[in-house]
Amino acid sequence: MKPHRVGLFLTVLSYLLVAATEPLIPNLINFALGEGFNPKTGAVGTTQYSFPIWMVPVTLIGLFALRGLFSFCGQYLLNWTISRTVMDIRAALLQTLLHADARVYTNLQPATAVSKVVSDPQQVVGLVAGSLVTILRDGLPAITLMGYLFFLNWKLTLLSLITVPGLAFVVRKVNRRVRRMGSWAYDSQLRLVTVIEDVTRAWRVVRSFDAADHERARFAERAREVQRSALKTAAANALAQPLSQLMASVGISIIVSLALLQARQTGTGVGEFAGFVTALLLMSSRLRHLSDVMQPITNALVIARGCMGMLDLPAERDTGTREIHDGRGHIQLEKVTLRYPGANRDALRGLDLEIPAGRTTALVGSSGAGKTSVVSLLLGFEHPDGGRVLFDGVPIDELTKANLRRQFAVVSQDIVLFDSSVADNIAYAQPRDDAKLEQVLRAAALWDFVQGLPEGLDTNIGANGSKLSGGQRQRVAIARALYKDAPVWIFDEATSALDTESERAVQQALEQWQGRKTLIVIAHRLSTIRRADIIQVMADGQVIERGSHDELLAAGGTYASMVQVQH
Ligand SMILES: Nc1ncnc2c1ncn2[C@@H]1O[C@H](COP(=O)(O)OP(=O)(O)OP(=O)(O)O)[C@@H](O)[C@H]1O
Repeated sequence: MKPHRVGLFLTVLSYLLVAATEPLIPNLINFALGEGFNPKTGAVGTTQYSFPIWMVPVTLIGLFALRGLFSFCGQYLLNWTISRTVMDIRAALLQTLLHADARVYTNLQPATAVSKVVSDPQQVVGLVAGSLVTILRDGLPAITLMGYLFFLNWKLTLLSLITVPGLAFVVRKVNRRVRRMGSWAYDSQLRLVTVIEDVTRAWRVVRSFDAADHERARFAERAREVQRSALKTAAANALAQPLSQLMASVGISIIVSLALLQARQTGTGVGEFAGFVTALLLMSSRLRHLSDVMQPITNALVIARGCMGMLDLPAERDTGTREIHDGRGHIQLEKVTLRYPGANRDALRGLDLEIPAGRTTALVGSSGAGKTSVVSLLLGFEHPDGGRVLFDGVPIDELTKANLRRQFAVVSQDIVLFDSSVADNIAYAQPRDDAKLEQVLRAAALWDFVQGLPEGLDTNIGANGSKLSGGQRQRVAIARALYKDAPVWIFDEATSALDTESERAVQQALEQWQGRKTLIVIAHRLSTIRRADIIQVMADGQVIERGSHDELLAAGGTYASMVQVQH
């Protein structure tokens, strides 16, 4: 809330002003009654009142209007501060997500991230702000009452503080339990959220496996855990008040007994004693309200720890400073090794690979050979454990990440599209140019299809392109890659869902860029890559053969047998 401290200060001020008007009202009535019925005798024998009657409604209404205004301002400013703070926290969380290390995403469930970025900050700030209001409303009178108690009898008041350590002990114990139970409730809530994510994301699988009962049971089991943890948290919370009241009652009995004793010995009047006890009880009632603040603050802390934990996610290493402009796309991997965390073998084992600029290089090999890992390295999502990767002769870790990624346009195995129009998906994060859109759509053999759509380029394609066929989704992704004018295009199984005719059309269209772009094609369907300039055959994290289609066929090695199998 610090950046919005002015808002916070004005909120506090407004609440203080509301509180200040409070005693004015009984005071005013007291004055009006006192003075209003007691006329003074004027100089010439006429009766005179100290104020005219019309002043009563004017002052009273004025006072209430003022109070209403302060109260409105207080609430408005509080909500202004809350909403701004929530916005800031969300923005900070998003910023972390946008720059988190690629490996973070292996374990991060989208629904968890949604919950942490969208709902958690609102809850935390709401709970904290609510407590702030209670503190302002009940804390201030408690302080004045305390002052009054000191004024009446400072020795006894000081004595009353002996219960404070006991109270603190109880509160600490209870809080620790609330926090533990709260964390459990928070985590189980997130686990519940992921079931919903699965059910919506994988609805086809759920339906086709007739898995409604299975999902319902999974949900019920996690929901039960949420319910149990919520109940335990509530029980721990409910302990706080009776226990602290018990401690307070101990304190009050000690004080009352001591006060009685003192009164008997010194003969202090009953009036002073009654005054003291009344103020003490009033204060303890205010303090009881204050103890209610602990619960929301503890809950807020639990949630805050959950969502703010995201701020500590490891950020992507981006220490490079150099930039390449007008890159050609000459890539070298020198003795590169890569092992994923938790894996028991290297995904790439001393890989040497050269991809010449302006040519088409195909990467082939069995599943798990390491082809996609090469792409992850090139884009700087993964970092080699050994060896180095050069782009146009520059080690890629010397480049800024933004500049490195500007060199590549990738169509990956899993197509990701946005719930937006065809045009937005293709000109993603770039200015829209309709002529260029037409050019890339024609190249991706999609132009006729888009022309036939009800709103053409502006037609929405649904969540992750769900209104399109598998092949159409791939072609939109291809068009998106072509639209990004990068020196290197990477097609990782980019045409696997296309029929032979569309695939050929895409390949022919790509030929117009031949010599100007470096093309890396990964494909299992060997007919896709037979026209590639160089074919690199990978197995077990290494290149085992390289050459053109004809050369490799003639060599009669792994590639030749792969071709034979596919025929
Ligand atoms: N995030 C990861 N964590 C752990 N291991 C991984 C991870 N990604 C890939 N691997 C492992 O690394 C190896 C190489 O995977 P990679 O995806 O590069 O293979 P590929 O040749 O592209 O396979 P495919 O043709 O099936 O796409 C595999 O053994 C795989 O299990």
